[in-house]
Amino acid sequence: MEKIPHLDHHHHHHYHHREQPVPTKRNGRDFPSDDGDYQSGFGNSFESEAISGALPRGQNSPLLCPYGLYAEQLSGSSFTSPRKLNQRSWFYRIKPSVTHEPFKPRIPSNEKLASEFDKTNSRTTPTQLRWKPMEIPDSPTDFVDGLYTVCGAGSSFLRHGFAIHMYTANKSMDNCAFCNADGDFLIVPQKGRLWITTECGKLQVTPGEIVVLPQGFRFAVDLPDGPSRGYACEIFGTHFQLPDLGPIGGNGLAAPRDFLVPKAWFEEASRPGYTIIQKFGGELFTAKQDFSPFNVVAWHGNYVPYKYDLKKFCPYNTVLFDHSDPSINTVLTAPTDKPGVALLDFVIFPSRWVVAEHTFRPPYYHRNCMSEFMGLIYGGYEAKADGFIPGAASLHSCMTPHGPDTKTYEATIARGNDAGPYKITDTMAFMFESCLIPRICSWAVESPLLDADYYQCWLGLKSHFSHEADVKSNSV
Ligand SMILES: O=C(O)Cc1cc(O)ccc1O
Ligand SMILES: [Fe+2]
Repeated sequence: MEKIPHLDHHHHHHYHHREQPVPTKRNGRDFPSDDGDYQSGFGNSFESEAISGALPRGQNSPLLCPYGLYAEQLSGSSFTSPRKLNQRSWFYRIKPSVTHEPFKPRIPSNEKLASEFDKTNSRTTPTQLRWKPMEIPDSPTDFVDGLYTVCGAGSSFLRHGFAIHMYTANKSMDNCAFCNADGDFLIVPQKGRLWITTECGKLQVTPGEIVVLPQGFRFAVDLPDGPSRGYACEIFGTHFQLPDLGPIGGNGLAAPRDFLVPKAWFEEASRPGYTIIQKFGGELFTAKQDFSPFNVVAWHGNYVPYKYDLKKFCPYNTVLFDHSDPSINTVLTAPTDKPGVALLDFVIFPSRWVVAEHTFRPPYYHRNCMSEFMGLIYGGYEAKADGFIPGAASLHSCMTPHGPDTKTYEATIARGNDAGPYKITDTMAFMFESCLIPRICSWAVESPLLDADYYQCWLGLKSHFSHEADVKSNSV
């Protein structure tokens, strides 16, 4: 009879610090600090083992797994999804996830979370909205307590829709893990690093990077820098893809190899009173267990958490005249069933050269059938001279007029036709754009952070109209 090997030796993982090492020791957990500490690629079939030989070869469910591990599958798509959309991973873990006490409503709950949007929890308005950055609280607040929904559409129950959240927090999650049963999170930290432990391993996410935590993954967020703030969008019923590149060709925008996926990491020690916090239908539930959910010794599959450094994005844009539609800067897109119509596009406005001739270079004045939520990670935004600072947010819903503020317009015209090429530097704005029309959570409409004077930034735009043909035009 085959002998079952046992967990009889300790696991030591050595990370290689090529440049200056960052402090990565905390609670005995060391976090990866450079790209080589991850696997790379988008949509790959990945595999990783923290102890060699822990991953079964040739099959997923051996009668007895190596080292006495349990096999467990996490399905991120229906079993029968077509191959190109089919996502699942296999975990080989010390105890299966099911080994816990019953889920109970969490007390206190988080009343500011929503996964369905209707008249009971949200309002609708076509007006332009802008929120000042939320202050980071003084009272101890972890990532789960500090998460609040700003707006959204559709329903997690019906597997179609999205929610936009923000978070402010100042302390690491303690003896608990979060699991979002409703959808995939795309998190955009604006202040403070996130040390995220997942069932696949650990990720260090710095402002300027993003992280995607797909539906169902258990994860814990540590805040090594303390005060932290950021944005998160959540999508129901689909996953992010890389956009097609069309005539751009085989390269450009976000490159698959720049997406980084963790390597297997596990903890074995018993953890009395450990809590799983499950977000289910926008409500929080907790279940107790006596071990860490980060007990996956080896895994393989294509359903994975990943991070991406926005500075690696290779922008394509106008090289002669006119302003491109912002879709040219799409990092990731979550599709609907309609071709080219996104449930959620994640678009960025990175540092870039601006060279267009005889062109109004900032974003054009616009009304859009899609709805646009924007945030700013650092620097300034091309269309807003004032008021839109890092940590702020704006929402221009379906067909709501928007565009450069008066100061930006006047400065652009004053600069005239001879501006020449210049570089917009040290900036990273982004947009979550959806074909669904968001409702705004009641608290966000009533919030003192809502900038009641936002509309005034456009009121100074005055008529330059004259019946004399072409007085000021500098078009060709
Ligand atoms: O500022 C915005 O509203 C986003 C945006 C940017 C851009 O370059 C063109 C169109 C657009 O909606
Ligand atoms: Fe727009």
